[in-house]
Formats: sequence, C-alpha cells, structure tokens
Amino acid sequence: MSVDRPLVLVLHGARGDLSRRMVLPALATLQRRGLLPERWALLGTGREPISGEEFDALLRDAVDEFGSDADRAGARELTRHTAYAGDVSDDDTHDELPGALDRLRRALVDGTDLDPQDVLVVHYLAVPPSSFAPITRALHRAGLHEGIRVVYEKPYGTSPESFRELDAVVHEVLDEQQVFRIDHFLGKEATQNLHVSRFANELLGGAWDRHHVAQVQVDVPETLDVAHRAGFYDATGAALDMLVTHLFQVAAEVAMDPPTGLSADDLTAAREDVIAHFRPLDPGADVVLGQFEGYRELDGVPDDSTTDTFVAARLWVDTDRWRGVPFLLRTGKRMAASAQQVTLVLRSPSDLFGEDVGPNRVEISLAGSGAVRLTTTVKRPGPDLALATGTATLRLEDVEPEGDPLPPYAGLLQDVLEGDRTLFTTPRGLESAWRAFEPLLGDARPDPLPYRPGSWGPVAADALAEPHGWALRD
Ligand SMILES: NC(=O)C1=CN([C@@H]2O[C@H](COP(=O)(O)OP(=O)(O)OC[C@H]3O[C@@H](n4cnc5c(N)ncnc54)[C@H](OP(=O)(O)O)[C@@H]3O)[C@@H](O)[C@H]2O)C=CC1
Ligand SMILES: O=C1O[C@H](COP(=O)(O)O)[C@@H](O)[C@H](O)[C@H]1O
Repeated sequence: MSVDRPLVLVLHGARGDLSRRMVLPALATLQRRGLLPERWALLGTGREPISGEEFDALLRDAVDEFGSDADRAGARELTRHTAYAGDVSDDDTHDELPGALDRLRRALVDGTDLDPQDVLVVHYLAVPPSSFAPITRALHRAGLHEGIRVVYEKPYGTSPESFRELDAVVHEVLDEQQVFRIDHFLGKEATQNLHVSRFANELLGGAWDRHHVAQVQVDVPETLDVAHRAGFYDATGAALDMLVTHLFQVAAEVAMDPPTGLSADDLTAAREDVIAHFRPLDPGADVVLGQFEGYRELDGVPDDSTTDTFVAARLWVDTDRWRGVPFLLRTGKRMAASAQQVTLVLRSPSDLFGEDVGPNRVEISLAGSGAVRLTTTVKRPGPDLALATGTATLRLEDVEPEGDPLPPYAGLLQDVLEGDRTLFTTPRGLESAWRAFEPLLGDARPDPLPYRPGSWGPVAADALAEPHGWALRD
C-alpha cells in the first residue's frame, strides 16, 4: 500500500556505510514498486558540506553498487528528488536544515490544495549512536519536532545508562508514537516467518520447548571486513553492534510465548515479555570475545585496541518453556562464511537407537527470503536397519503463489511511512535487553582472543556449544 501524503525523508549520515548499503537502495526499491507517495523528497545531511551534484552522484553509485538490477535502472529518477544540508547537531550550521526543509515542503505542495505543514517529515538517523541525542535536541531547538517521525538506528545507547539518558532526551522532545527504533533483523522475511511457522503448525509449534529442544543457536558469521567503517566499528564492537541488538531480538522471536493476537501491541508485548526473562550474561562462564588478526593494523584503529570483532555467548532464558536450554549466540567479522541461521537441535525421543541417531535439527535461514531445513534420522533404504541422516529444504521464495518480498530496510521504511510499529523495539524491551547484557560492560568483560581471518573465531567458542557443537562449521 503506498502512502498519499507528501513526504520529506531527511537522511542524517547520508554518506555513511548504512545509508549507502541499505537505506538508499531501499528507497530505490520503494520508488520502483510505487510505494512512495507521488510527491516526495530526500534531504541528506552530514558534517561536511557537499554539493547537490555530489550527493546525486553518491546516490547513483550507492544504488549501482548495492541495489538490485531492477532498482539500478531507476536510480537516475531518484535524483530528481534530492537536496543536501549541513550537520544539524552543530550550532553553527543547524540553521541550514530548517531552510532546506521549508523549501522542500513548499515545493512539494506547490500547485495542490495542501499546506506545507501537511507534508510528512521523517528523520532517519543513520549516524553513530553518540549523535542520536545531539540531533534530537537540535531538532527541538530548531522547532522541527512537531508531527515528525524519527527513525533511530541501533544500538539505541551503548550501555544501560546511556540508553536511559538517550530515551529521556527522546521523550522530552517526541511522543513515543513518533519514535521508530529500528532493528532490521526484525524486518527480515524469515524472522517474521519464525512465529508464523511456529504458531500455525503443530509439528513445529508442538516441539518448540525444552522437552524437545536441547539447544537453540542463533548464528550470524560474516566474511565482511570493517576497514571502510573502522572509526565507527572500533567505538562499537561486535557485542554492541550485533549481540545486544539483532541476536537478542532474534532470540526473543524464537523464545517468545504465543501472543494474544497479531496486533502490533500483542506481538511486541510477546517479544518483549520474554526478553525480561533473559538471565544476565555470565561473562566468565558464558561469553567468548575475539578480535581478528590484523584488525589493529586497519586505518582508524588504535594499535592497542581491545574492541571485539567476534562474540559468542550462551544465554539462558528463564521461562518455563526454555529453562535449562542454552541459547547459543555467535557473530563475528572476517569469519569463514556468511550466514544468518537459527538452529533448533532436537532431542532424541528415546535411546532405542543408541548413539547412531542424529543430528536431528530444524534450521531456519534468515538470509534473503529465508528457508526452513529439516534434518532428521531416517532408515537407510536396504535390507538392514541402518540409520542415515536426511534433509528436506523449503525455500520461502519457492512458495506458491509466488510472493513479492521487500528487503528488510525497504519493508521497515514503508512501515514508518504507514505508522506501523509492529517490527520496532520499545523502551521496555530495550531496558530488559540492556539488563541482560550489562555484565559484559563491566570489569568481568573477557579479553578478546585473537582469531585467524577466514576461521570460525577463537577455538574457545567451540566449547560453549558442546555437546552438540555449532551447526555451522567447516
Ligand atoms: N553499516 C551497517 O551495516 C549498519 C549500521 N547500522 C547503524 O547505522 C549507524 C551508522 O553506521 P554506519 O553507517 O556503519 O557508520 P559510518 O561511520 O559509515 O557512517 C556514519 C555517518 O554518520 C555521519 N555523521 C556522524 N556524525 C554526524 C552528525 N552529528 N550529523 C550528521 N551526520 C553525522 C557521518 O557522515 P559525515 O562524515 O558526512 O558527517 C557518517 O557518514 C550506526 O548507528 C550503526 O549501528 C545499523 C545496521 C547496519
Ligand atoms: O546492523 C548491522 O548489520 C549488518 C548485517 O546485516 P545484514 O542483514 O545486512 O547482513 C552487519 O554487517 C553490521 O555490522 C551491523 O551494524
């Protein structure tokens, strides 16, 4: 469904990695699919001024490099709608934004019965978390906060205290209904399918508890480097970038109890109720941090950096459904493979077959449109009772009638335009997430262990997943 109200999307940090890789291509997708209003404009901001032509070139290059083939063709069309202004958090230059916004609003309603105030203004903060509060305050100072929607990237804060301070600033300026805290893993097709498969099907849903599942794994290894965003990354690290954010949210989608309904409030409540039962991490027993060899030689990384580029954690979910079942969460940069997988390692119902049984698993790939793979012990056809392992894969893109998936950033942006908050996080859930994560920020934080680029991270992380081992490995 497209939205009719004219729109200005203000993209703060428009030259950054996230904007180029995700947000601008998402905009190209929405434009091609007719999901943007007829009248819209994109206003980029950043600390260094660049010309309108430079911004247009950046936009075209971003869609060229990171957009789909179909979106590339329409990239030129996007540049008909752009402007660029200076940094809004800087007192010297923040006057630029109100003027630029005003011009765009007027231009958008020109020739219609609409008033410039009818234009929906969405601010997308694709900037480091340290800039969220200054930009929010600057919007207030400039009187630009009424009626706007603001999208905050993750991590929303970098500690429990900074999360609370940021949220206090945000609520001084905005109503909760104006705030969209994004975690794009919630926007992935396959993450959304997790609860559909579970609650619509007793084969999966009936086995979704501690009686049937021995381990849950949420594994997101990446071959990706961080050289192009070392400044941001060194101040963040894998645990803040991915664990307290994406991996916790996906773990919550796996662990949650059935929601009372399918409304935004019901789904959010179910997801966030279970985060309140995440036991605070025990860094000594349950966490391994790593740093890939060569990381400290990157431009922008100090020689003595102790930033983690890898994290593996064993999380305990203290609900009746999951008590005693380890949730193994792992992610890292420059690892052996790229994947985004949830694995349920199933228990054997009896020991009739001894040790020959297994592995029995449900594996759910979160990449692309997603896939569900069942791995089960079977009888190997033949005269003897010999066991083998069989696998069946269901790729969601093969489901009939054929779907029309939106990439997560395009889907979430569309939700912001429609005001649909189902897939966004709230202070209640984030408060619980920070409480479970907090021990990793203190003195007990383990030193990151070195690992070879192209490997599966420090060997010590393998022990966390015993006795079954990580489903994703060589
Ligand atoms: N990269 C990714 O894959 C993902 C990133 N994120 C999140 O997105 C955010 C940005 O990350 P990323 O793009 O990787 O980082 P980058 O360092 O690549 O980009 C950040 C951008 O922010 C701009 N910036 C910094 N301070 C300000 C400010 N005060 N006002 C306006 N612009 C500012 C910089 O632009 P300039 O130099 O022009 O000022 C820079 O281009 C982070 O919160 C991150 O966690 C979330 C999901 C995925
Ligand atoms: O938020 C982030 O996510 C990306 C991985 O997400 P993907 O869905 O695009 O693969 C990660 O590389 C990045 O470090 C992190 O900030």
